[in-house]
Amino acid sequence: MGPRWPIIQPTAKSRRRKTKTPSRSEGVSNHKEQSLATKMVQPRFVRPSPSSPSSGTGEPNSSNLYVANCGPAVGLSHDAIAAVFSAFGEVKGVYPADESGVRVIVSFADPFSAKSALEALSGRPCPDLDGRTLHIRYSVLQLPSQTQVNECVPVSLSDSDLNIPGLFLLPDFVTAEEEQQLLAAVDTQPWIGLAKRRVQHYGYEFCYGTRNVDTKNRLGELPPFVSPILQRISLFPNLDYDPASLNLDQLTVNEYPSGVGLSPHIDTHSAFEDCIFSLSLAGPCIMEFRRYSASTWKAASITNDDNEKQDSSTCIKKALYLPPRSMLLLSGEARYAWNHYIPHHKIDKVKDKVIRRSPRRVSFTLRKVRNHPCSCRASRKILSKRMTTAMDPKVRKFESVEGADLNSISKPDGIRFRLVSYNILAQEVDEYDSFYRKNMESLGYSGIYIQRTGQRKRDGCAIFYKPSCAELVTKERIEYNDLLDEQKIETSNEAKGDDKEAKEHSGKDSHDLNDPQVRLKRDCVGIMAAFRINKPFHHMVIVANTHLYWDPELADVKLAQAKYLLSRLAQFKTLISDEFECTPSLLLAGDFNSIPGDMVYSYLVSGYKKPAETIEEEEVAPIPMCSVYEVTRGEPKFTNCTPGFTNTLDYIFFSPSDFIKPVSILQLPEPESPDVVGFLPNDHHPSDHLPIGAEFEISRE
Ligand SMILES: O=C(O)CCC(=O)C(=O)O
Ligand SMILES: [Fe+2]
Repeated sequence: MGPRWPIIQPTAKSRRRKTKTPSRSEGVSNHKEQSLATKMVQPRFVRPSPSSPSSGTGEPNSSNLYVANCGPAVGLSHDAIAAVFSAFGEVKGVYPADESGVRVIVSFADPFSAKSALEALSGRPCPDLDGRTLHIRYSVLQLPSQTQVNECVPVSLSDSDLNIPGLFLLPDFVTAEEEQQLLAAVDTQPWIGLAKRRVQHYGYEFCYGTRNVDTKNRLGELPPFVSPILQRISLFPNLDYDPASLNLDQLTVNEYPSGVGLSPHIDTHSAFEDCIFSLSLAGPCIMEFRRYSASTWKAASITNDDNEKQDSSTCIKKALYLPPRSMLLLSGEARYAWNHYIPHHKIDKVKDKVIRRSPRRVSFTLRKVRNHPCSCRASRKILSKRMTTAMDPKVRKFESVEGADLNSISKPDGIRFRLVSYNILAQEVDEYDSFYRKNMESLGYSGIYIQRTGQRKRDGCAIFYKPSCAELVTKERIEYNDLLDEQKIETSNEAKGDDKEAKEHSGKDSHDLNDPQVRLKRDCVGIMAAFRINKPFHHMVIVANTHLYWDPELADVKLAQAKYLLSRLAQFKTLISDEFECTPSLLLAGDFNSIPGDMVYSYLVSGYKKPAETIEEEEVAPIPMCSVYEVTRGEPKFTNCTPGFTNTLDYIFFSPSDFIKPVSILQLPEPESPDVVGFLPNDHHPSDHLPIGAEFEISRE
C-alpha cells in the first residue's frame, strides 16, 4: 500500500440510473453443531442495514458481533476469544468472519450479552487477548433464502467426470514410502510463514505481491528429492506439449493446516509455461474450479457498465477430490480459462461421505518459468476472442446515483466535477517529478504533492486538477509526525525543543512502541487545498487527500491521525470561509487503512451521524462528513485485495449540505468479477487497490 492521488475533473451531466445496492456479507459459519447439509449451504453473517429498526437507538442490534483485529492469524484461537467474550454471557460460537484470520464473528445466545461485550471491549486494548485493540460492531445472520445459491458444488472423484479440457488427475503418482520421504525432505528445510499457511520455494522465488517470479534471481536447480517426480512427469499421459515447456524449474511447496484453503486464481500466465503440476501429500483436499460463462465475459468486455450481471450465478463451478499421493495437471483450458481454489473447510462432503481434512496437506506445485515475454499464444489458442478482450485493462464507468437518499432535483446550472482517488502502490509514485507531474501535465492536469516525512521512503500524496476548470487558491501540508509536538511529549535528550530532525533520529534509533514518540512517528502525510471554480458561478471547493498508517496493531495511531486530520481540515475550512467570505464544499479522499465501522471510520463520520450514546462528546468529529459510497450504494465490498486481506480501505468523504450532492459513483467490481479474482495487482489492475470515484453537483449557495 502506498501513495495515492485524487483527480478532479469536470464532467458532462449524466442521467443514467442504476438501482442495485451491493450486498455485503461476512462470515462463514463453521459451527460444530451444524449438520453437514446446512454447512454445505453456508450461513452468512452480514452487517446490519443502517435502516434496521434498532440501529443507533442504543438497543442491542443482534446477538452476533463482528470482531476485527483478533483471530488465529495473530495467534488467538477461537477458544481463547470465546473465553474472553463468555464473561458477558453465553457464547454459542466463534467463527471466522472472512478468510483473513484476523476477523471473527462471536455469536452470543442473547443480544443483551452481545451489547455488554461490545460496550466493554470495543476500541480498547484487551489484556486477555494479547493487549490487542478490538474493533467490534454488530453482525446479523443472513437468512438462508438470502444466501447465495450455488455454494454447494458436487465433488467429482475422477478427472473425466469434471469434463474440463486439459485437466488430468493421476491417483497414486507416488507410493506411500516416497510420500514420507518427500515430506521428511521438506521438513528439514526452512519454511516461510504466510498469513495462514507455510511455503518453500525452489528454483525461483514466487512473489505473492505480484504473483510472479523474479527471473533474474534464480535460486538454483530444483532439489534432488524431486528428481524422481520430474522423471515420472515426463511419462504423464496426455502430454503433447513442447518438451522445453516441460523442463520444470520452479517448485512451490505449500503446507496447509486443516481448514485452510487457497483463494481463486489463475496462475499468472506471463510467469509460467502451459503446464502446472500439483502433487498432493499428507492429506486430501477438494479443489474447486470456476469459469465465467460467456454472458459474463460478454458483460465484462462489451458492456462495462453492466457489472450487476457479473454475480456468481453466471459462473460454472466444479469440484474435484484430490487424494494424497495424486498428481494433478492443469493445462490448456484448465490452466487458462478456469480459476482454481481450495475452499477453506475442515470437513468436506464427497459423494455421500464426510471427509475430515487431515491436520496438514502438503502440495508440490511444479512449473516452468517463462523466460521470454508472454505472447499469450496459449491463452489465445484456448480462449475465445471475446474472453481475451476482457483481459485488457479494466475501465469501469460512473454509475448514476440520482434518486439516492441525499439527492434533490438536479439544478440546471449546477457545477459538476468528478473526484477519483487511487492508491497506486509505493514504488510508482516515488517518481512524482520525473514521471507523474510531467505526464499528468501533458494530459492537462496540474498537481500538488507532499512527500512522506523522513528519508526512508519517497512516496507521498498528490492532488491533480485541471487548471482550465479549477484554480488553486492555497494549499497546506499535513504531517502526522506533528502529533509528536501536539501531544507535548517529553522528548529525549537529543530531541529537545522543536528540532524535528533530532526527533527523527531519536525515533529511528528506538523500536519501543510503548514510547509515544516512536509509536506516533509513522511519517504519514496528507495534503489539502482550496480550489476556486469560476464557471458557471464562483464556488470554493476544499479537497484533502491522505494515506493513514497501515498496521492494524497501531489502531490508536490511526485514530490519532484521523483526529489530527479533521482538526486541520476544520481549521482550514474556517480560514477559507473567513478569508474569502464563502461557504466552501469539503471533500476528503484517501486510503484510511480502516475498514467500514472500525474506530477510524466511525470517528470520521461521527460529526454527521448522530453519535451513539457510547461515544463521548470529545470523540465527535469537528466537521460533519459522510462517505459518498455509503450514502448512495453502500461501501464497496473491497477496494484493496492482497493475499490474506480483502476489504474496503479507501473512501471519499464529503461534508453534506444543501448545495452539494453526489450524482454518480465509479463502479467497483464484485469479488467474482474475472478481472479481480485472486490477488491484486494483476494484468488488469496495476495496484493492489482499486480506484474509487464520485461525481458531485454543486448548486448556487
Ligand atoms: O496446493 C495446491 O495443490 C495448489 C497450489 C496452487 O494452485 C498454486 O500454488 O498456484
Ligand atoms: Fe495455482
